[in-house]
Amino acid sequence: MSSTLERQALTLGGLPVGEGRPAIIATRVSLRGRQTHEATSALLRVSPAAGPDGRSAGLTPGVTLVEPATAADLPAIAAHADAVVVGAAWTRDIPLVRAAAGTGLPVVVERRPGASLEEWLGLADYCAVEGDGRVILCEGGRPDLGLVRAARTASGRPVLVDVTGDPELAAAAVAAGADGLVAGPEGRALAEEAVTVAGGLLRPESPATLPECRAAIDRVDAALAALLERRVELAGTVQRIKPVGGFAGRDMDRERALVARMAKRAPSLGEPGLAPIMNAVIEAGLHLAERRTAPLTAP
Ligand SMILES: O=C(O)C(=O)C[C@]1(C(=O)O)C=C[C@@H](O)C=C1
Repeated sequence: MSSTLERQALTLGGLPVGEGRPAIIATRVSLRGRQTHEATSALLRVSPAAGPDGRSAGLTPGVTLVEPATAADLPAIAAHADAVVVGAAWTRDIPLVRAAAGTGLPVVVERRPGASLEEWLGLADYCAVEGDGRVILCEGGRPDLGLVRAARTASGRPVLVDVTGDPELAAAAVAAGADGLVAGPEGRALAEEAVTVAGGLLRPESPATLPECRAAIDRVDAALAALLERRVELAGTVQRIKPVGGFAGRDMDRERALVARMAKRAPSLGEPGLAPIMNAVIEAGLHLAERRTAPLTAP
């Protein structure tokens, strides 16, 4: 098992993986099940319309991971993909694993269903030795998010979670510490939302530059906005339930108590800092509730 505990970040097609914000991987292409090598070439063909960077026209823009069917696919993958995938279905095909690791690309090592942490990390170490050391782990299928955490801690290698089969798991994967999500084109919007909102809420960041700081603030604000939206809806429901709702039924003891509770989670602001913020939030909710219940006036 790996004993490398230092965090190892790397880049996939220019996208940093393993530091800060979780990366979103657009596409995992599998060449398994294709009938002929010609089909493989067609998929990975560089068309005359491809950009100056020579990206393959057959692949979705963005970072692309490609799983070979056979060793014959590897030259085309090495030419056009951002990383080669050692697929969960054939992690015990050592000659193919070795050839994939030798392409010179970063290697994405998937966990065989049922494989132990030791087996998974052992295969990753093998790929690192057979390749140039750039190895990323990937948990997919019905992902075991506890194992994702354990793999990150024990190996120091970045860990992706493939949520293509269940994009609703994206937020849970971000919460579990995934360094990236493989989402597929259909799951991309959910993955972006998870990285922004769940990331803003649960993943502390240490940005160093002004743009990085602002991007991190944008994620925190996204989480705040989602919570404010939920809060005004709940406060609106309370106004309908209370015998006297709205500004007329204002309960200052309740407001002071909630500010005091919040101050335990926001000690830097404390009660003096939080009180005016929560007063504004509460009043915005009350105004909205009154607007929503106001009878329509004739034009
Ligand atoms: O808890 C209530 O009684 C509410 O009406 C909700 C709420 C709030 O938004 O949290 C709003 C007004 C009250 O003064 C106290 C709290």
